[in-house]
Amino acid sequence: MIVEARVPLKLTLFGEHAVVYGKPAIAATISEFLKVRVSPSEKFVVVSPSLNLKGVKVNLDDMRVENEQVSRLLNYVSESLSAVGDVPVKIEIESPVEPSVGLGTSAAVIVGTISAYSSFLGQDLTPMEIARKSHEVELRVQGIGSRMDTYVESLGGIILFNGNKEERIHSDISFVSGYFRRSMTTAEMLKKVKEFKDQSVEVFSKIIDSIGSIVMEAKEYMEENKETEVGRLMYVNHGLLFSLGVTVPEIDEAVSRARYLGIKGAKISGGGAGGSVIMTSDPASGMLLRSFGAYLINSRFHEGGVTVSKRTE
Ligand SMILES: Nc1ncnc2c1ncn2[C@@H]1O[C@H](COP(=O)(O)OP(=O)(O)O)[C@@H](O)[C@H]1O
Ligand SMILES: C[C@@](O)(CCOP(=O)(O)O)CC(=O)O
Ligand SMILES: [Mg+2]
Repeated sequence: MIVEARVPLKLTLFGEHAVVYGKPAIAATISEFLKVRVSPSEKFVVVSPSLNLKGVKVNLDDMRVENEQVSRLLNYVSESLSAVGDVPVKIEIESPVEPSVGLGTSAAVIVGTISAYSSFLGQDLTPMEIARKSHEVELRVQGIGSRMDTYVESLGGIILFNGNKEERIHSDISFVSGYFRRSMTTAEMLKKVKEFKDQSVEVFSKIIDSIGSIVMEAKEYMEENKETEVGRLMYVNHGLLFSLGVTVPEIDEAVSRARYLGIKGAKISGGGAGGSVIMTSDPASGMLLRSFGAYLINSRFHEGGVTVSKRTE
């Protein structure tokens, strides 16, 4: 039997990083899917063509790869497997984007592995059970993080995370987004933001309080389809993320040019240090992103969360 989980990636519309410290955030699943296939195997084998190693250290006697990079890269997968069972299987991961691009690939690997492996073992987990288990795994691997990515990719749709509540939002506003290569992973960016907080608690609190207010205002505008107002708040949110030190010069320039060209809104999406940029739909949005070297993705909202299918070999 082969079990395949199909997980929608996500855009963070507002509130990344602040959500880690209890502030609200809005995330949405999009029409880009990471797939995780589980099949019978004598031992645990992971196949992930989109993962790449920077430099290798190989024991030529048995051609074993000997670097800690591999275990760190596969941590999300291995911790997901351990959270479900210990029956050896083959895991194949097929991603539409490179790893670590601010689109919730870390969460998708977790949600997909837990969904496919638990189903392979005959455990029928609900989307909320998958979300809870996945958040626990992402937190265990990263040491810090919110439930936003794992929950939105398990449950699907546009979701406002506010305290311990999740509220679905309906909006006809559409966005254009693309991703740039990153210099750091989200886990590393989370540690950087925590250092900022530890150094300037008061300033940090005022910044994330402002982001929290932006999110709640943006939620109303999203539901009223007031694109101009949503866009204005995107620029403000981006500016506050700049102040936290999570943006990079070329992306700040792209966002600033977007504003200059009259594009209603633009901001980074996700952990930062490069990664994804989201803009309100405008004929110039795609061209601007491409001119800065971004890889455009299908940002059309996708209503559903993770789905699982089974087939005999
Ligand atoms: N296709 C993949 N196969 C295996 N692991 C992956 C894959 N994509 C992402 N990952 C894991 O997730 C990590 C990236 O997490 P993160 O920086 O949070 O990216 P994102 O912002 O896309 O969620 C990678 O370093 C790797 O450990
Ligand atoms: C920065 C953060 O708010 C979102 C991270 O998104 P991503 O892993 O870069 O797709 C972290 C979190 O919410 O756990
Ligand atoms: Mg991530």
